[in-house]
Amino acid sequence: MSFDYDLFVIGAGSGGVRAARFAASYGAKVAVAEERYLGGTCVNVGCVPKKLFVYASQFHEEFNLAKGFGWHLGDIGFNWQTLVENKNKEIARLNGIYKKLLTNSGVTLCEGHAIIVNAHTVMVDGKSYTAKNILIAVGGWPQIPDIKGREHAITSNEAFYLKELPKRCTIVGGGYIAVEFASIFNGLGVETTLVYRGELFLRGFDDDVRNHLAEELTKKGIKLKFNTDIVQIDKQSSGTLVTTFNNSEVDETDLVFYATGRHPKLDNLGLENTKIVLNSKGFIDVDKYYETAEPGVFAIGDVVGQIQLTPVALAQGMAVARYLFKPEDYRALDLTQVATAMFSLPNVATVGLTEQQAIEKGYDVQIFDESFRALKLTLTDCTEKMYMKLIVDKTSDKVLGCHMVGEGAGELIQCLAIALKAGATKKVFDETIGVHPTAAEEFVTMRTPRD
Ligand SMILES: Cc1cc2nc3c(=O)[nH]c(=O)nc-3n(C[C@H](O)[C@H](O)[C@H](O)COP(=O)(O)OP(=O)(O)OC[C@H]3O[C@@H](n4cnc5c(N)ncnc54)[C@H](O)[C@@H]3O)c2cc1C
Ligand SMILES: NC(=O)c1ccc[n+]([C@@H]2O[C@H](COP(=O)([O-])OP(=O)(O)OC[C@H]3O[C@@H](n4cnc5c(N)ncnc54)[C@H](O)[C@@H]3O)[C@@H](O)[C@H]2O)c1
Repeated sequence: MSFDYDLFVIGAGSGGVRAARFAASYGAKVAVAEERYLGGTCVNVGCVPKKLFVYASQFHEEFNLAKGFGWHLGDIGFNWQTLVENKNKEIARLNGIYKKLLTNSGVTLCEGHAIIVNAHTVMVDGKSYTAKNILIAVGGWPQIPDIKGREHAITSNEAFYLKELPKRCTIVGGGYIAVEFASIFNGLGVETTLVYRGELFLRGFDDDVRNHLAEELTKKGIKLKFNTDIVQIDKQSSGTLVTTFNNSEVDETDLVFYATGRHPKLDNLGLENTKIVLNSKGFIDVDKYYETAEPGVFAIGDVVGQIQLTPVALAQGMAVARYLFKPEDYRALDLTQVATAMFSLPNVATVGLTEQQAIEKGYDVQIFDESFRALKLTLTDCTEKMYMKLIVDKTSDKVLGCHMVGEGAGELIQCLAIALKAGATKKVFDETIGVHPTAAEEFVTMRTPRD
């Protein structure tokens, strides 16, 4: 049977573009459908604009620190509209680059919403295309819980395009987006409250890291309200928002921002025309080759809900392209020891197991940790402390996990991830000569385990 394409990819985000380009480079005939924006979440309303906003929010603190080093600053001011306009220009430039990347690799771009008609047919805006294989890379979409007044709240999608910076902001959630945006808004001078329904935010991160970050964010003026949830939002005639909490407390704010997770974007995708099954969390179920229950239909990225990070979607995209079109180069993906960073101020970065996970897995753990004031702060009145922690298996001496809270943690963790992937022991860390004076050298100079 002949088909229009060897591979039809739905979604030109991180995973979809990578899979399409790799497949085309292996000689496959490839098409990609995209309904909204080239580059997907990461480029348009995720990693990239978020990091630009993080940079913007850091300057305020840097200006204050500069005084200790003899700098006198004149009037400082911040213009939100300039930041958003410049960010939009950069995103438009990246959209253009993504288009070129696809077309230069020989991939056909179909702009519009794709619906799967059957295991070998996709319809985009009324036009049908046949394909030997289909790859679903449609990503996710933010969700707001079903509370009264939810229509007055925004999500990260809208946060990148706010017309004005609010004076006060209440962020709901205890994950990456909530914590990153709390830092962004706080850094830009917004009175920021973070509301989280659990005991302590960042579930799944190391407990010492969670506690350390909570202390540092509080020192920076972010109001943390744990064990709290909003039950109702009322908009006042003045435009302000009144939030009622589950403990009956009431607060007033200018913006309510929900960062309560993302669900897979499956609406009107035509999954009912296939044998595809969803797992208990609503993500597409795939086997180890990312093939769904419908033979020839694959799924990668946020829509399979394994680890919702861009580099993971990229790696999955490459794995599928190799599996289908260059099997001799195929190697199974190893999603253990994936490093991750949260670009809060200060950053949190982590690779490997937390102390709690290592204990649960039955390791006899040794903990090395240190909390200290960075050299950069010694001429200033900033009391921020860095935190570094190593989890070591006493029996094999292998380093099981590295965790850090502090400036540059997001940059530093990548190299520690290589060490862990290579199976480094604590002895290897100890025998590595430090780089002085840096904060990073602490990772190779922690000698005495915690009691
Ligand atoms: C605010 C925020 C910050 C983030 N920061 C980071 C970070 O710092 N580091 C990191 O690693 N990850 C970060 N992430 C996560 C990262 O963006 C995602 O993991 C990644 O984009 C997932 O890639 P994907 O290919 O699965 O989907 P996406 O990038 O979401 O791409 C899916 C594409 O499919 C299109 N689409 C959907 N349905 C259809 C259809 N039926 N027809 C046609 N097209 C369709 C969408 O329009 C979209 O362009 C962040 C996410 C958010 C929301
Ligand atoms: N720096 C990064 O790498 C980065 C940054 C942003 C996002 N991301 C990715 O995007 C994903 C989505 O981010 P996110 O922060 O939206 O999700 P998340 O899953 O990290 O956090 C969601 C938070 O919302 C809470 N929550 C869920 N339902 C709720 C409800 N009904 N009421 C109150 N709270 C509720 C959860 O307890 C959790 O704390 C992340 O899991 C991450 O993989 C990564």
